[in-house]
Amino acid sequence: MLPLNARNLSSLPGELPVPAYDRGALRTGIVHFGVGGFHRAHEAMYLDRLMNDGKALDWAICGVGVMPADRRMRDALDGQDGLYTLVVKAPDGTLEPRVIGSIKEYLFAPDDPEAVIEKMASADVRIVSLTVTEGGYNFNAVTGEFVADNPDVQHDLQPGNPPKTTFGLITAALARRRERGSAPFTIMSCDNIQGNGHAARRSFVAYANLVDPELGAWVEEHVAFPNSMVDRITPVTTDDDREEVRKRFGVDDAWPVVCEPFTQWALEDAFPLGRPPFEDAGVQVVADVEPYELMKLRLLNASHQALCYFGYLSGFRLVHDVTQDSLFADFLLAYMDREATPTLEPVPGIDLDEYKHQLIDRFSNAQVKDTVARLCAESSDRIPKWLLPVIRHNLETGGEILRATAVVASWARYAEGVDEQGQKIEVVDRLRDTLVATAQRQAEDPLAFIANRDLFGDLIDNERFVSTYRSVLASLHSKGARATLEELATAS
Ligand SMILES: NC(=O)c1ccc[n+]([C@@H]2O[C@H](COP(=O)([O-])OP(=O)(O)OC[C@H]3O[C@@H](n4cnc5c(N)ncnc54)[C@H](O)[C@@H]3O)[C@@H](O)[C@H]2O)c1
Ligand SMILES: O=P(O)(O)OC[C@@H](O)[C@@H](O)[C@H](O)[C@H](O)CO
Repeated sequence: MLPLNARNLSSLPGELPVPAYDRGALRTGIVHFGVGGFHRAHEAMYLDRLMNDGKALDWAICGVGVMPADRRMRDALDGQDGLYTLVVKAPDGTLEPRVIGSIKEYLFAPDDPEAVIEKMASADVRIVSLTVTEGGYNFNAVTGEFVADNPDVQHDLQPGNPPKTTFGLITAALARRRERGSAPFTIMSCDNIQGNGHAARRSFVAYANLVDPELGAWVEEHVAFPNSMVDRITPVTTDDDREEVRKRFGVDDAWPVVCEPFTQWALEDAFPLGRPPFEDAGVQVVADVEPYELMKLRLLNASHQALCYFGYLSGFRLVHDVTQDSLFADFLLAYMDREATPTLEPVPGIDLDEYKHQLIDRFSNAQVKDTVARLCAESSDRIPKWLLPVIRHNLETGGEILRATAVVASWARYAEGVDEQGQKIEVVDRLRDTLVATAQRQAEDPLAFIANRDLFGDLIDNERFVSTYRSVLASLHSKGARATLEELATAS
């Protein structure tokens, strides 16, 4: 068994392609925060593609982790000289593996924040990219306002404290570049947030204003925040994935990544200091990303939420098992056709009908083994951003809201923390305690869960929404998830 590292690259089996470029000659041009599964299946993969064509050799990645749990990623990547195996899994069982080499270095911020700041202040770095999850932007889901009283933000704002948040670290580097008279890097969000560039701009400008209003004005005026739509289903790596890489390729990889064959990236071209020639690797560089974003968030991501709570409560644990059941696939298609699609603009070059059926096929890929639990996690960061805008739009236009509202009710039922067999549900959410406590009160007060205005805004004041919500929640309690879906299937 060969440990994966730079020394062993030339000894790996031929069926496992390795970087064809000289990694020693790469220069770091991108600092990336949030090196998880997705970044390694997506941006790092696109750069590796370019590098294999002899391009983007001065755009290697320096990964950064800010969360305590990222120590594991630092150890894994350091032990492997930044290399890892990406295994693309087609529904027919075909595997396409590749060792990715575009991550040149990794810094664990809690150990040495100064090294992270200085790396970003260096002239070679022209892009700082982010996959720090929806919650990582620290704004109120309803008002969009930056949450200044977040204790970590407050820590970073105290003069003299070494920064520990993405905001503190990146803003310190921007301030340093400004002092040195060098132009700022571009901040490229790759998270699933509508207008992710706009959202990043709002949060970073708000934070910089709290540090120093002049710095805030400079960030607002000079830093570019391109919007993007990113897509590739990437589940959490399991021990079985590690074992498969060992068995199939004879390689010991501490943290491989598994993903589906589909990949898409629509990116706004706003990079004052330049960018890699992403279009040569299949990225769609477009003038307006919004139609792509709305399509993806309201069809794909909101459908993920539409299947996960109903799916979990019906006893499923793997995503493909849910969507291979026609009751669920039909529910998703009905939500997409009748509620989400009417809120979308036409998307250049995309046939929406084909896109929606392709989504069901992608969800049904049994090789990827995406888990329902991954989709149920951190719902309070997802439902308000992906699903509630569909409900609000349809309430305003007189459109249908039954299925999207049923998804909210299914979340409320799931958040009670006990399933239909009386077994405990492990609710994973930064607002877990509040969510579970309010959900557990809904037997006496059916509106308790949606009374949280930080998540649901004024939806509780809307009669049509409330009466629909009440009746689906009552059905979930009296008949269960599957029977409720069966009833929804016959709704006209
Ligand atoms: N997994 C997918 O299928 C997928 C597809 C498209 C987009 N994305 C986007 O990528 C994000 C990450 O997904 P992933 O699958 O890589 O998850 P992951 O759990 O593997 O990695 C998440 C990374 O973000 C970091 N992070 C979390 N909260 C943070 C915070 N507050 N500040 C700074 N860093 C923080 C974590 O420490 C970790 O390094 C998603 O939330 C989504 O926005 C994921
Ligand atoms: O990763 P999140 O938290 O943005 O959302 C969960 C999933 O919906 C998401 O990861 C999808 O798999 C992904 O967006 C597909 O491109």
